[in-house]
Amino acid sequence: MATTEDPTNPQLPPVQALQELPQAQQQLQQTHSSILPQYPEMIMAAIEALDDKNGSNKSAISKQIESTYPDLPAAHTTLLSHHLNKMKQSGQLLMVKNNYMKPDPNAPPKRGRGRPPKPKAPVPPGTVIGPPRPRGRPPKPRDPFAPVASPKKKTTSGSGRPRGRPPKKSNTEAAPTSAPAAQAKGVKRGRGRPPKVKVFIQPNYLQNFVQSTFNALTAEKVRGATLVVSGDGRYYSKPAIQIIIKMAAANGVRRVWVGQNGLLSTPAVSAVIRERVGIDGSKATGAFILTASHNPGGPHEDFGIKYNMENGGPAPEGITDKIYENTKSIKEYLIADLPDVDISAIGVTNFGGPEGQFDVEVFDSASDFVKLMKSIFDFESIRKLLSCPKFTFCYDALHGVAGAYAKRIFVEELGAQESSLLNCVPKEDFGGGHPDPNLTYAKELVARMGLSKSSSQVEPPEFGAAADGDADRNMILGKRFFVTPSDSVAIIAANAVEAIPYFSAGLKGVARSMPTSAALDVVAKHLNLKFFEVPTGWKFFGNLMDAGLCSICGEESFGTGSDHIREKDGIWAVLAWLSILADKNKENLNGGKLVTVEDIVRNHWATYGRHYYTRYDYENVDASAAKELMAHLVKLQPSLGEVNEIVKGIRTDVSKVVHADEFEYKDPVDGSISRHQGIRYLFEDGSRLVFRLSGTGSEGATIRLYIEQYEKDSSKTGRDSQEALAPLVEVALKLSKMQEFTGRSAPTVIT
Ligand SMILES: O=P(O)(O)OC[C@H]1O[C@H](O)[C@H](O)[C@@H](O)[C@@H]1O
Repeated sequence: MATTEDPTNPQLPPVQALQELPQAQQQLQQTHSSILPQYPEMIMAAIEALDDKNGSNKSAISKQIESTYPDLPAAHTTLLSHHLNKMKQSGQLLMVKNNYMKPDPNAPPKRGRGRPPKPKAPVPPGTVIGPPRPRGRPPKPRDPFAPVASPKKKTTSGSGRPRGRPPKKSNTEAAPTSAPAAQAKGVKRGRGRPPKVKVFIQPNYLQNFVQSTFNALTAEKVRGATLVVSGDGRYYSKPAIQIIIKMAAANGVRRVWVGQNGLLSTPAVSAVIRERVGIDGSKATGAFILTASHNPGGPHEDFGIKYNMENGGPAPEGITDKIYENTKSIKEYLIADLPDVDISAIGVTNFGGPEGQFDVEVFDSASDFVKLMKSIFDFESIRKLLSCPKFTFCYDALHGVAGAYAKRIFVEELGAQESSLLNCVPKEDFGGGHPDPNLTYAKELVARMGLSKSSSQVEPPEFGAAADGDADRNMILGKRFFVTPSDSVAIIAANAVEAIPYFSAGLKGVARSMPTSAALDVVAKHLNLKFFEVPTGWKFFGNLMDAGLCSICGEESFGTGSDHIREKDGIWAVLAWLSILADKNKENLNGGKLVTVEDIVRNHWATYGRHYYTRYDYENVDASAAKELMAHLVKLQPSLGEVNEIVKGIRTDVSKVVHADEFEYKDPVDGSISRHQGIRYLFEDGSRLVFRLSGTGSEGATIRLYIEQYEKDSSKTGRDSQEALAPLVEVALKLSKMQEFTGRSAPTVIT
């Protein structure tokens, strides 16, 4: 299957309108420079208005400015401190006992030349003071795209992981500087294939998005906050992390947490936000995740950035809308002139600045996630399964970030052989491959599992799985057997209470995206569980989970997860399957035949019936042709009589269409309504045809056609799915006039 995208990637404004950094940006200006006076002017006016003969302290000046100008930038306090400092240094202001005042014009001239000596400012307890700022012209902002120094290896204790509190690194002063991000015309926000690296590295492109994000957040989510910055390790992540760190410092963030080498999977970021407590008791309020999901990486490939909120899930539409609006009008961003941080070594780097401390903590990328997984699954029973010689296992990380977790979890914690790991060294270009876990791109695994023509004679492993670049997707395989993602989530839900300790008290509810097959619905009905059908996109599950309505959810697009975090979780899905296998095999690990992946799936079909399922993708179709096809299908919908006449004219052996609509979703938690989420034709026997335009296709439009047929008779659940679905496929193609509209006689990809 050839999908493209990362839908959670906000698209950024075109860069041609953005300016280069000026050579020496000396004056810090506020974002709303066109509306507000300059800071020095506002400060002088505030001191005058306060009119205190002993001068006024920073907080009084700040309040005075806030009461005069309601529309101050989010970085107001940083900007104020910076300018007060500068004005003090230049002699424009005097500081006496923490109070700022104008110098007395009648005071006798100072002896000697140059600027007056600095009065000593009291330092708050615990502040780490950096080296004195050098005299003269302030330093030039660094080249934001300068290559990062090659990482120095740090010696660690024998275990490979350093113990105890991470060491402190050097102290350096953090002085915010700013640079203009000239008027930029925004482009369509939202889902879509992320831009190429070459777009991202254009001057100010990344900075525009990052500052627009800071400006879209409420002040308490930025000022004094802890933020996570990391990603799937793709090309350009390292320079991007350095830029974001410096911008975070200038925007008043208190500390930044970075996974070692900048690596954190998307699910691990979610776990870190929700679970990690810093050495000083701090919790993160959000994260910049650098990834383009399952799209290729490298200098000529894709890059992406997304923001997650303090619940660990993707930013909601309200925030992404604001970010988008900001990217259109942003004129300036804040960046501190700090040295690069060595993100290869675990430890804390302290920077003292005008605002106090700013820290960057580099931490082990896997430990928080491993801890969370151990609290969910019974590692001991999985360990027994993996150490049973009859049970063979293979995991393919496709050179994505999952490799960093696979080694720790499957090998170190669960005792799998090192040789069971394929492509588990994260690479900036994913080894030149397409890190998308499906039958098309996970070639090596598919061959090893005996599912391709190039499979060798060697007996395939019992269980195989793969992940995408940022490790939130998964593909589950048995020996010569493919588990559809729709079946996978249904099977996990059906077995969770018995096999996974986290769910032992029962499931709160289950949910799937609309085009995902109804296999999960049948399980929900059987087990009397709350059930939700949401539009495509993981964010729709987040609300349900936050409200305690849903425990397990999944999508046909290789995403499965639970309420342990607010992202889909590729490694979690594998551990869920291993738990089910361990549970089903607990009596026969020492003798007898193993219950296989295929057995589990076939037994499931025998109990609940089978949803034959396939997806046809028509990629890079002319966008207007795709729209016309969709409009044609919508136009047909009101007259079911006419639809059924057409259907019967095509095939007499399919059942009757009983309902046709465009899927619309009312979020039961916040009441928001999402319309036009796909065209559905529902048949009397439970079959479905769904037509959707991909929100993530690369060029032109991608039409996705989902075809599903329910078979309850257990004697008929073993057929080949393409063969079983052939009549419905014919109806779908002719009813939609696929060839007429698109000129295509066959889909690009069949899953
Ligand atoms: O079908 P598309 O619009 O291309 O998107 C399919 C998928 O894209 C991403 O992986 C999202 O995280 C999923 O939630 C979504 O199901």
